[in-house]
This record gives sequence, structure tokens and C-alpha cells, in this order.
Amino acid sequence: MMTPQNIASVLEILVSDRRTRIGLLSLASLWLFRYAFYSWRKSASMRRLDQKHSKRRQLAQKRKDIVRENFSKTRSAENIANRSAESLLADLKNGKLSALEVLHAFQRKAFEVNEKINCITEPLPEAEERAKELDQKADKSGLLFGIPVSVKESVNIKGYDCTAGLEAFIDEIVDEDAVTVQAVKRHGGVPFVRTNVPQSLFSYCCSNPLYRETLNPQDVSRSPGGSSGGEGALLGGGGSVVGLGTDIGGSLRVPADFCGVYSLKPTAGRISTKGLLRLSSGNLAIRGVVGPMGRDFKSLVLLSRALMSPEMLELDPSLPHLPFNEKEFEKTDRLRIGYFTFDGVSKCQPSNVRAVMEAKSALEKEGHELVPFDFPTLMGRAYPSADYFVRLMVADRGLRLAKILENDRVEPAIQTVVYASVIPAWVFRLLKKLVGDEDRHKAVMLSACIGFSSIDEYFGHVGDFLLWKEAFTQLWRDHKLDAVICPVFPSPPVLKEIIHRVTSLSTYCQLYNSLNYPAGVVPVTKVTQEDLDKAADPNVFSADTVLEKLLLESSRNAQGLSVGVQCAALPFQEEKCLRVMRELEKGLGKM
Ligand SMILES: CCCCCCCC/C=C\CCCCCCCC(=O)NCC(=O)O
Repeated sequence: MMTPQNIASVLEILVSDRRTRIGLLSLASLWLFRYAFYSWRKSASMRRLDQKHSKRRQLAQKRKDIVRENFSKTRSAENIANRSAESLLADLKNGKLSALEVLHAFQRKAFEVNEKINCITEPLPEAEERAKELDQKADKSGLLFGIPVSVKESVNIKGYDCTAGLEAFIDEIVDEDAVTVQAVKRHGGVPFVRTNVPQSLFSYCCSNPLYRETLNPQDVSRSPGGSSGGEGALLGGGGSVVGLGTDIGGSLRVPADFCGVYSLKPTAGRISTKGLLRLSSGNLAIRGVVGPMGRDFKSLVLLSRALMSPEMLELDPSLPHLPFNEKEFEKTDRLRIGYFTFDGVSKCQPSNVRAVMEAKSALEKEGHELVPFDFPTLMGRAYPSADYFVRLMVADRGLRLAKILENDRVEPAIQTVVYASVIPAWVFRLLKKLVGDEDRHKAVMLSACIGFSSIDEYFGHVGDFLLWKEAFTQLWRDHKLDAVICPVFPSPPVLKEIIHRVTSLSTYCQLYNSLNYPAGVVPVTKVTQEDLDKAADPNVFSADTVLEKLLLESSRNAQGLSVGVQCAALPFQEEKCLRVMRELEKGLGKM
């Protein structure tokens, strides 16, 4: 039996023997040497990264200086930067405005906004030449003629490194514009700034080690959401009128919601994704997309038309031939629209339930029929949408991401994925048994951490997932629905200190990524004191899970912040989706 006395006497014998002493000493020195070597290697690699950062930041600063010098030549024109793309377009086409003065007005405004919320990674100095060239043109026919367009940092722009906030990709210069950027240019758009993202895009934050954190333009103590957070923040702050974002789990919609602007997540396959940093391109079950964002609804439609134009189809012939269908968009017949305020996973706070109910009334006012649509226990699974989404997103247990991040400084938002990937699956299996399914968010996360033990199991899961999708679509058809409205997120914009913990709360957005349905965001209302009082009253609202409780804390003092709703339609029915958004705008008295 090992008692402390026994251990002490064994040690005494070992130390009294000279050869053992030498052996032990050598082992200790070897360990020390190894430790010192790894520490030195780590700090050398950190120093190299710091140097890389400072060089890259200097380059971004140089680009900012060039652009500032250019726009300083034109006098301030606030009355240009606050107009919608549609109204700017009219004056650009009739010659009342030049592309160069519009560009300068937006550059100036974008820089002002950036000072407060750090939403731009860098400007594109070549926009100056492009605007001058447009001003020389007799043919002003492009859908975006002379309109400045902001672009998410992870969307390829020729001559730039498109890092997705990953240090590993700094200085990896791309040699071709993404197809969406090419389409914007073909329509006379002027890409003018690149906007900030979270490290790896795999979160709803907007912070990375190189460009640091973006803040919410409505309240700087809050996050703009992610991953198209820089885009949402710039649009919401007034520094851009339209922009390009991406989405695999809500990245076009959460930032639009948090920043009070508009966005459309298209069906995967409708808009080309050629020229994106393909971190999840191997994931065929849940596919990433590029899509438009806009400061107002009409601007969003304008960019949507350009992104679904025949020119886009020419640039990427692998897309199905579905140019934007004006007839479908312009239709005015009565629609049957489903609505829900609980998806079975994340309970919505009163402000977010009210947003959906107000949207329902607004649509009814426009003559549409609204019917309840409930699906949470479809196919007997407890939390199907969230469970399928999260498990399929990290089917490799985060290994691919962990590899890319090997030498990066890892931000808190993705630490869970990176660190959990090295813990054996059986630990999580055991934990899941101990914790049970009561806390819905914990249950979903733990399933994700367990992953799949064989390809056979994975295929089986994907097979079930496809059946669930079929069952969902059948339910939609049984209800004879044209579209559905629902929350974007269960709470108002979240405090930046806790945004890294909300991954499993974004279930309303993730649902349409799993289904691959188009879904757009319309800002509907603002949080009121009454909403917050209701949220704080346990007789009216109770947060069930640890994360819902955290969200409730975060919503204190959120009065005045924007809350939006999602409008979704069946796959490849982007025009119908936009039509519902238009009807909602009308019903809310915004059009
Ligand atoms: C052992 C693995 C541990 C995993 C535990 C963490 C579980 C996290 C699960 C899923 C993460 C899903 C994150 C989705 C964020 C999506 C944001 C987005 O849409 N980004 C993509 C883009 O912008 O293109």
C-alpha cells in the first residue's frame, strides 16, 4: 500500500543512489530544455506575428492616408451619404451627381463612422480611378452605376489579402475578384472599403487579432453581431448604403438585426460563391453563401438584382439559370404567411416576440393572411433544427479550424471549438449523460462536441437530416404557405463582453441555413421600457437555460435598440422573400 511514509522512503533510496541521481537530473534538465525551447519558439513566433501585424497595419494606414487626401479635395457632403442607393442612382444617371463626388462623400462618412466603431479594415484607393472612369462614360446603364459598395473582408478583392481574421492568411494576396465583386463592377458599382470580421467567421462576434473589435453603432457597449459585423456596423452607422456579406449560420442576418439594417441570405446556389475564403467549403450539408446587405430596403433590392442578374450568371455558368424575376417580385396578390415566435430551442424575450407580432399586424393590414406555424418536435426529435445544424457544422469536431489556427492567437469566441477538439469524445458523452437534456442549449452543444465516431454514423445522420428537411417542407406545404416570418435572434443586441457565448442561441437563423431557404431581415421596432419590464417580471417571462439567463442580463438598458424579424420563403424564391419584406415595409408605413 502506498502511504506517504512509503513514498518518502522510496524517494530516499532513489536519491541516495548516485546513478539514479544522475538519471533523474538528466531527465529534469531534458524536460527543462524542452520547455525552454518550446517557450522560445512560441515567443519567437508571436514576435514574428507582431511584426507581420504592424507591417500590415502600416499598409492599411497608408491606404487610409491616400484615400483621406483624395476625399479632402471635395467639400463635405453629408446630404449625399445619407441618401438611398435608388435616389443616388437617379442623380448619377441624369448627371446631377458625379461618381467621384458620391464616392468622396461615402469615404468621408465611412471614415467618420470608423473612428467611433472600428468597422473598416481598410479602404480601396483604386475606387478613385474607377469613379473617374465611370464619370467619363456616356453609357450609364448599370444597375449600380456609381454606387459605392462596401465589401466584407473575407470576400476576395484582387491585390489584397482576404484573411477572414486569420493570422495565417495575412499577406496571402489573391489574384482575382470574387464573382460577386465582378458582378458589382459590371453593374457600375464602386467597391470602396473592406469591412471587419471575427477570426475565422465562425462566430457572431466581430473581433480578430489583426483588426481588433468592431462596436455596435447604436450602442458602443454592444456587439454589432457577426460575422458580417463590420458590414452591419458601417451600414447602420451611415457610412455605406449597400454591401456584401456572407452567411453560413446567420452572419448576414444577426448583424443586420443588431445594427438596424436589411439583409438577404440567399439559397445556396443562387448567387456565386466563387472567390470566397473557403473555410467550410467541404461542408456540403450546410453551405455558406454570399448575399446583399442594405441601409434601406430599396437599396437592398437594388444590390439583390445585380447579384442575381444575367451578368452574374455569365460570370459563373455553374449557377442554375434563374435571373432575378421582376414579375414575381412585383406581384401584388394575397399571400398566406406563417408565423412563429418559439422554435423549441431559444426562448425569445418580449421585445423580440412583439417584433414578430407587429410584423404580423403590418402584413395583415396589407391584406395578407397570417397563420400560426409550429414545428418544434417535427419527426420526434427534441431540438431538430439546432441539433442538426451544430452537429453538421462541426462534424470534424473542429479539427480543420484548429489546424488553421495552430499558430494564431485564438479569440475567446472560437476557443471552445479549438480546445474542445482535443478532448476525447467519450468525455462529452459522459458529460451529456450526467447533464441530461433539460438545458436545451447545453444539450445541443454537447451533442456537437461528441461528433461522429464513424463515417457510417455521419452518413446516417445526414440521411436523417435530409428526411427532416423533407418533413419540414411537407409541413410548409400542408399549411399552404407562401412564406414565414419569425424572430432573427431571441434578444436585443448583445453586450460585447458576452457575445462570444451566444453561438447556440442563434437558432432562428441557423434553421434556414439547415433548410437552405432564403431569408431576409427587416428592422421592425425598437426595444421599449415596457418590453424590458416584462422581461424582468418572472410572471411574464422566464429564462430557462443558463444562456437565456445570460441574455436577459445583457438586455438591461437595451431600450431604443433595433429589433428585426426574418422573412423566409422556399428555396430559390428570393423574389417572394423580398416581396414579403416589401409588404412588411409598406405595412409598417416605411414605404
Ligand atoms: C469538439 C467540437 C466542439 C464544438 C463545440 C462548439 C460548437 C459550435 C458549433 C457550431 C458553431 C457554429 C457557428 C456558426 C457561426 C456562423 C456564423 C456565420 O454564418 N459565419 C459564416 C460566414 O460568415 O460566412
